[in-house]
Amino acid sequence: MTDMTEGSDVKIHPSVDEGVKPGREDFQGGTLRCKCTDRPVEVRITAQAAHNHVCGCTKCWKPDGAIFSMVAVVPRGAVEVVANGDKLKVVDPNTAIQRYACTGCGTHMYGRIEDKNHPFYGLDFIHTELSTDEGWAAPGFAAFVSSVIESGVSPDRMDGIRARLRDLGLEPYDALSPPLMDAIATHLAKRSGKLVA
Ligand SMILES: N[C@@H](CCC(=O)N[C@@H](CS)C(=O)NCC(=O)O)C(=O)O
Ligand SMILES: [Zn+2]
Ligand SMILES: [Zn+2]
Repeated sequence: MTDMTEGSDVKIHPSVDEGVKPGREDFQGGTLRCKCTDRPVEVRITAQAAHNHVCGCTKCWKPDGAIFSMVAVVPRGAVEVVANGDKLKVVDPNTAIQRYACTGCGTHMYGRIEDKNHPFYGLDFIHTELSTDEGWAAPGFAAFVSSVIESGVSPDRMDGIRARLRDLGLEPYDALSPPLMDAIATHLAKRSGKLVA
């Protein structure tokens, strides 16, 4: 039998573990800051975030102890490194999303897609929890949930993790959400000519 105590004992990510806080309609962005006490990297975002979600994949940056990342997108034109950008380095140049991390503390500050044919080209990936500004769009679903096993989470815990995600209103998917998967497939079908562009 599962009771409420057991459910909320499952830790997902510090930004959602106490409940998902709604964003503000009129919010226009804020500044992301890495964890360094000396010369922190700062990235100014001049837009509200879209498609915020928690991600269980092994590539996305997670705060200490969290099994999920929380990640959203903004137009790449809305992202500007405003302090200590010399500390940034791409984590893995072979991934579609080039994740710029601070070499001091390891925090990923933004992820960028350089392939113009990629369905998400033009969007940068950010972690809004790195900002103290209030009003960022709330996460709306959970992506790549099964992938947490690849980080060492026991498969026995998956029922509890999916139940907790549902309690939080973060519907779990093992890839992206259906609307985003449809958007990717549409982009690919238009490129291949199966659908009229
Ligand atoms: N099971 C893999 C999934 C990795 C994956 O495909 N991540 C998604 C969600 S962030 C993605 O779009 N990755 C593209 C990239 O990392 O460039 C893992 O956990 O490493
Ligand atoms: Zn840092
Ligand atoms: Zn991810």
